[in-house]
Amino acid sequence: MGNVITDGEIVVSGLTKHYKQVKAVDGLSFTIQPGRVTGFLGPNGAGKTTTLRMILNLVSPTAGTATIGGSRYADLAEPLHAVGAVLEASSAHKGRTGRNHLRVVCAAAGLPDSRADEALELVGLTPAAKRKFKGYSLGMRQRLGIAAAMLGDPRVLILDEPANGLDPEGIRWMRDLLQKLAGEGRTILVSSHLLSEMELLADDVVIIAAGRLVAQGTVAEVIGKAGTAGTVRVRTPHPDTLLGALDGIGSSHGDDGALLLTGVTAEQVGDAALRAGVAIHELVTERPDLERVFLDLTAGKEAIR
Ligand SMILES: Nc1ncnc2c1ncn2[C@@H]1O[C@H](COP(=O)(O)OP(=O)(O)OP(=O)(O)O)[C@@H](O)[C@H]1O
Repeated sequence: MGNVITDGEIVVSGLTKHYKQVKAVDGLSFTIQPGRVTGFLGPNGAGKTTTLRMILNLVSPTAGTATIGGSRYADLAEPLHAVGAVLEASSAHKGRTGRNHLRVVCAAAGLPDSRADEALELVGLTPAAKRKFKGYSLGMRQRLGIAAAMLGDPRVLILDEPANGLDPEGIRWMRDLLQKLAGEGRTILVSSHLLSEMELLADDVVIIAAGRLVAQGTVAEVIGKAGTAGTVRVRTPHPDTLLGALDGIGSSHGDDGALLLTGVTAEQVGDAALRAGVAIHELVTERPDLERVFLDLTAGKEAIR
């Protein structure tokens, strides 16, 4: 008897995959919560796809385990209802319509035909249901892939690089869909090396580099923990006087001549300016974005392999 999952928590514990030449994944542990969109981030070759394939029992680990709702994928009683996944850009028979493609998948999986139309509706492809796959744009192909993954109404949805090739409107659409599915209590795990997109799409992030965990938490936590201090941007007609009043503070000049200060808060800069009698024309704290944090975190970790 297989196990029916009652919640969709994904637990990865000590997961390891060594190939002859490379430790693709190396003692990786993290937990993915239901009801949230989690971004799985890492530079090219970090081991994201290998990890997702191990979670889905498509690659066998050298060591460690991955479970979904407490069970290994291989032990799930109803894997189609437990987990939906899109690992590569979706492909279908070129001459087949989107709807027929989904119906073929339904038939193979023992699902009713009606699921095909429901899944098309979910991803906004109803108007293109009767068009042939060869005429689908990349964005429509991504949508069809997600529709196929959702046919079994799974608790967990795993998408490898789903935002690849989407335009800004497509990414907004993807965000809305993933947030909706997470709002229904599903677990959504989305890999990417495109961090600016993940900052839009994800509630939580797991960052890996060279097969190892680098950071995990909410987007805000990861930015905070990274210790990438914010930069204070200030413009004044008397920069030297201000710097003199801010003894020992790191500074550089921005493109437009503004001072960029690190290791100091905007309040401290304002107070120092008042004490020194220096006029301030602009004073802004620039929050580091996920992209910056990611580059700092993964730097020097053999990021590109
Ligand atoms: N079947 C395999 N045999 C040997 N090496 C492999 C195999 N699969 C992956 N690798 C290597 O393992 C490392 C991790 O690859 P993986 O595809 O998991 O990374 P990734 O983070 O998904 O990268 P990308 O964003 O480029 O897809 C890479 O160095 C890759 O070359």
